[in-house]
This record gives sequence, structure tokens and C-alpha cells, in this order.
Amino acid sequence: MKDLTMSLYCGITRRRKSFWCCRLLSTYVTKTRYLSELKEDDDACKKAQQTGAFYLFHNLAPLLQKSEHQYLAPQHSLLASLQKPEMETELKGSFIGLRKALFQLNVKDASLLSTAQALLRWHDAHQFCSRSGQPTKKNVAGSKRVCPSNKIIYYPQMTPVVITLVSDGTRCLLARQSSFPKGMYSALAGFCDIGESLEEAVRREVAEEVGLEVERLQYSASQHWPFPNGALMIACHATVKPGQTEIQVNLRELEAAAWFSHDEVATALRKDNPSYQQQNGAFPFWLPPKLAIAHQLIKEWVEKPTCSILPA
Ligand SMILES: NC(=O)c1ccc[n+]([C@@H]2O[C@H](COP(=O)([O-])OP(=O)(O)OC[C@H]3O[C@@H](n4cnc5c(N)ncnc54)[C@H](O)[C@@H]3O)[C@@H](O)[C@H]2O)c1
Ligand SMILES: [Mg+2]
Repeated sequence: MKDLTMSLYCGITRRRKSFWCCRLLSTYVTKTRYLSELKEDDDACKKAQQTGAFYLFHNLAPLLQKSEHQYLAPQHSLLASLQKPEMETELKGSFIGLRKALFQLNVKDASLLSTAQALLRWHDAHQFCSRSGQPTKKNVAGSKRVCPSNKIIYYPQMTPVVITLVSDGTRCLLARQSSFPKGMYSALAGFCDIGESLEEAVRREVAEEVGLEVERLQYSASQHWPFPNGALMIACHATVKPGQTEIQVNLRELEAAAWFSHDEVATALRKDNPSYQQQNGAFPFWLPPKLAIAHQLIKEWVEKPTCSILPA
């Protein structure tokens, strides 16, 4: 049971929320303060776990149930000690890689499982203090690890990534990496360098990947992304100067990049993800699924291609 116990992720949030709803006491502030208390108070957290709901993971894969074209993420109360195969049989599910299942989960489960997996992965990779080399100790909530010998506290981290939809006023620029599913194009993405502002990261990534200079940019939204190690995706719209639109693809980073018309993109947005090969051997053009922030950015542009954008 040890490996499974280590991988339980507690969903106390949900159980507690419904409890408060029943009593009409629920406010965002009350819930937030309660969760903050659980992070610091091991005894309060242990008590909450007795009535909490858990997602179950094995080797970072969540236990899911397949239902037609969807995956369901069942929650459990504290479980008896069982090995993986018995656990799957008992709970009528299987441990499935999150990458495979993410886009077939509902929004709430996808978000909680992504958070859970990122946190479990961080704990797995931070077993030892980088200063003393001693094993670190997790608190009950899993919100930090402490080195017992020098008291250094380690908090879970995520990496900022910018994702930018570049437009020239009438068309938008989409690109693909060779690792993307065949035919899928997306907005430009890249890790922020240390010391950079969001605006600087957007300008650098666009210049590095497609050889264009951003003239104006506008923040759109952000999203936690669990792969590869927990990223905060920060999504922006950007424009380049009219007449300065010649793409120079950086082939070390991208397989292809091109300008797409409003009609082409609007049509692709209406389609499901067709990863089938056409008779001529090509794969049809398609866009990231609804849950991905890239999809939201592209949808925003299709709905309002000339939205006001600030100078970069
Ligand atoms: N394009 C999309 O639609 C999309 C959507 C969702 C998520 N993402 C994510 O955005 C992330 C960044 O995109 P990218 O791969 O184009 O980044 P990128 O353009 O910065 O290129 C990746 C390269 O940058 C280097 N690098 C610099 N800092 C790094 C760091 N902190 N971690 C890892 N590598 C680092 C590595 O050499 C790596 O090979 C990817 O991990 C991807 O999962 C992209
Ligand atoms: Mg990139």
C-alpha cells in the first residue's frame, strides 16, 4: 500500500464546500482562510482528512473510470490497504496517464487532477535538501517540505510560460512543433527566462521562434499546465507591424509556422480533433482542444480579431 498511500491527493476543498453550502455559510473568503489554515496546521489537516475526499494516483497516473467518450475521476474516502491490481478491480477503474485523459475529463476534474499531479511530481523530485543533502520532510497538507537539519523550507514551484497569438490585423500566426499530434497548429509558447517581465518574454519568444517584432500586446488569461513540470501558462494577444510579416521559422524549435486567415481558423475551431490521415497522405489542419488555453486565445481572436492591444 505504501506507494498508493504516498500518492493520495486530498480533495478536502470539495467536501468542505458542499458542507458549507448546506449551512448557507459559504463565502469564498471563509473557504480560502480554512484552506490556508490547513496548510500550516498539521493537526487540523489530519482531522480534515478523516472526512475528506481523495483522488488516487499510482506513479503519477490518476485512477479513472471510462464512460463512453469521457473519463470520470471518482473520489474516495480513506482507503483500505490494497495493491494496485486489486485497487483497480475494487474501484472499477484504471490508472491512466493524465496526458491521455486530460481533454476527456470535465473542467473541474481536469483542473484538480492537474494540480494534484503537479504537486505529487514536485514532492517526488524534492526528497532531499539541496544544501545539506539530508532527506526533507513533507508537512501533512503537502504544501511544503522542510530540511530537519537546517530548517530550510521548500515550497512547490511552477514555471512561467508565455503563450502568444500573433496577428497582423487580418491573419493570425500559428505554429507546430514536431512533437505535436499530426496536423495540429497552436499559438507560440516559450519558457520565461529568469529576470524577464512578461512583456519581454513575449517579445523575445516571438523574435526567436518566427523572426518577427511584436508591436503591441494584450494579456488575455492564464492557466496551470501540469506538463512537463507544472507551468503557469500566461496567454497574450500580440500584433506585428503591418508590412513586417515575413516569417523566418526557427527550425530548432518549430517544425512549421504560417499565417492563417480568419475563415480558415474559424472553420478549424468548429471541427473536432481529426487526427486521421487524408488520401494524399496529409493530415488536416486542426487546433488545440477546448480545455487548452491556446484554444481560448484563438477563439477570442476569431470572435474579435481587432481587439484593442497595448504597445509592447
Ligand atoms: N504551444 C502550445 O499550444 C502549448 C500549449 C500548452 C502548453 N504548452 C507548453 O509550453 C511549454 C513551453 O513551450 P516550448 O516547449 O515551445 O518552450 P520554448 O520555446 O521555451 O522551448 C523549449 C526549450 O527551451 C529551453 N528551456 C528554457 N527554459 C526552460 C525550462 N524552464 N524548462 C524547460 N525547458 C526550458 C529548453 O532547451 C527547451 O528545449 C511546453 O512545455 C509545452 O508543454 C504549449
Ligand atoms: Mg516554443
